[in-house]
Amino acid sequence: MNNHPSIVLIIGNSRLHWALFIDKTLYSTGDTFHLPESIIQQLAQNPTLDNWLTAISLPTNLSIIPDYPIPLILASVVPSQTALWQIYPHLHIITLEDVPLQGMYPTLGIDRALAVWGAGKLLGFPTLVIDAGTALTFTGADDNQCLVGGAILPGLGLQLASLGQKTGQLPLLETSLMTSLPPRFAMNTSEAIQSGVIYTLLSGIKDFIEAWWQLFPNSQIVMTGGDSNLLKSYLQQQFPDIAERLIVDNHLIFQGVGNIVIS
Ligand SMILES: Nc1ncnc2c1ncn2[C@@H]1O[C@H](COP(=O)(O)OP(=O)(O)O)[C@@H](O)[C@H]1O
Ligand SMILES: CC(C)(COP(=O)(O)O)[C@@H](O)C(=O)NCCC(=O)O
Ligand SMILES: [K+]
Repeated sequence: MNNHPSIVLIIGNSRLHWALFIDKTLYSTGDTFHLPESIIQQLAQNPTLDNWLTAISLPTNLSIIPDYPIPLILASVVPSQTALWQIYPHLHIITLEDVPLQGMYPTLGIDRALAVWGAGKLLGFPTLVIDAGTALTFTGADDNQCLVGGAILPGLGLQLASLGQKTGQLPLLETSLMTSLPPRFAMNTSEAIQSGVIYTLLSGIKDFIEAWWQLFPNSQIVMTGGDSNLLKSYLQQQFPDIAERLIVDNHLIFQGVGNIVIS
């Protein structure tokens, strides 16, 4: 094969994560919100690269845009969203069976399996992935490329949203407005929420990392997901020794896909 494009779509609970592959090479990436059904129908009826690039605004400077139907490779942790794409004519849905990781349990999220596989292939096993998305997940694999397990908790945005939405007096804070660490003992509501959420999250992340290093002292640790840059910068301020050994890679899951599915 040469110069054959495919679109990869990872459906998360907040956003869609896109990649354009040319053969096995990751060519460009982007994120969008969940798309309206009308756009999905248009793409299904006219699945050319030109249409794809317009619909999801992926950057390219390809000299030749092929006009044949483009395969869509999809991995999703949102079944209602997966259902919308079933009408696409050249669809490959990635399942756990496509991931060569050993010892997976049947309900493991495909995003976690792909990310930890991608991390191991890119940086070596053992490896621990911290995915700071809607949920924040830890997913580890050992030297035998076998799942060790992990943990799931509400992510930064979800913690803030739950306080904003499930209380009578607390404002809904946006992560996009956060930059530096808040005062630990805060004297206003916004900073008090930030302090509570951020310092407990950072301590929790540190504790999981240290527990992982007790098991696998030389393991790489990779952080990915929408809040990874923000959390890395907070960790640099709060726990610089830990942050120094932490790699941020926002394309981890695509590394996993490129490695196993695209032939
Ligand atoms: N441009 C953006 N739009 C929306 N969320 C963003 C953006 N940039 C960073 N985020 C953060 O990304 C988090 C969601 O992470 P993401 O990896 O997109 O989730 P998922 O994979 O679960 O859909 C949110 O908590 C939010 O704080
Ligand atoms: C934990 C998750 C909700 C994370 O999803 P995300 O935050 O990336 O949208 C997803 O990986 C999932 O639904 N997992 C299934 C349960 C499990 O992994 O054990
Ligand atoms: K994710």
